[in-house]
Amino acid sequence: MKYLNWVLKEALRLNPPVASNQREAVRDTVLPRGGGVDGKSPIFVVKGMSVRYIPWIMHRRTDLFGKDANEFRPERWEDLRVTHEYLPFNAGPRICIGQQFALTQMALITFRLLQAFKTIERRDERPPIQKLGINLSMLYGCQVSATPAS
Ligand code: HEM
Repeated sequence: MKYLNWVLKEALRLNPPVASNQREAVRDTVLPRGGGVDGKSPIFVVKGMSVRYIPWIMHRRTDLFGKDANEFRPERWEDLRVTHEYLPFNAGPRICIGQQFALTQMALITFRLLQAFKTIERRDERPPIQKLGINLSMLYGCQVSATPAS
């Protein structure tokens, strides 16, 4: 169960279904970092301005997730502690209210697939290209063949 949870977290890190998001400032405010040549200075955000952030990119930052940030490595979650650098369900007052339900469903479905099939293999010669918009999808879908366990 521990490893399955790591797999789900890692899948949501590299494939965040809400890949891009944005917020509009309801008052003048200052973001503590992100400005200046080195990105370490504060940024002034005037009331009404939209700020877009892209979890797909944030989740692949080597300074936050290590040199192997682009690799699928569930074991990284053994000692990885994250806050706002990991946002598959967003954060703050409008955080996804279905987060725990979604994670439970994902765990159950993965578990049942592993029970029901002895192999699940990719069946597409084309490269697995991600289509990045507000939501993330696979450009050519996800074609697999599955062999029943018995
Ligand atoms: C892997 C599955 C899911 C992901 C990645 C996900 C992601 C998100 C994200 C990123 C937001 C914030 C949107 C924003 O404010 O910009 C959100 C909001 C929300 N999600 Fe999910 N979600 C998932 C599953 C679910 C499920 C299963 C439910 C309901 C059963 C659900 C219900 C909601 C609701 C009602 C909100 C709006 C919350 C609010 O604005 O106060 N989500 N979700």
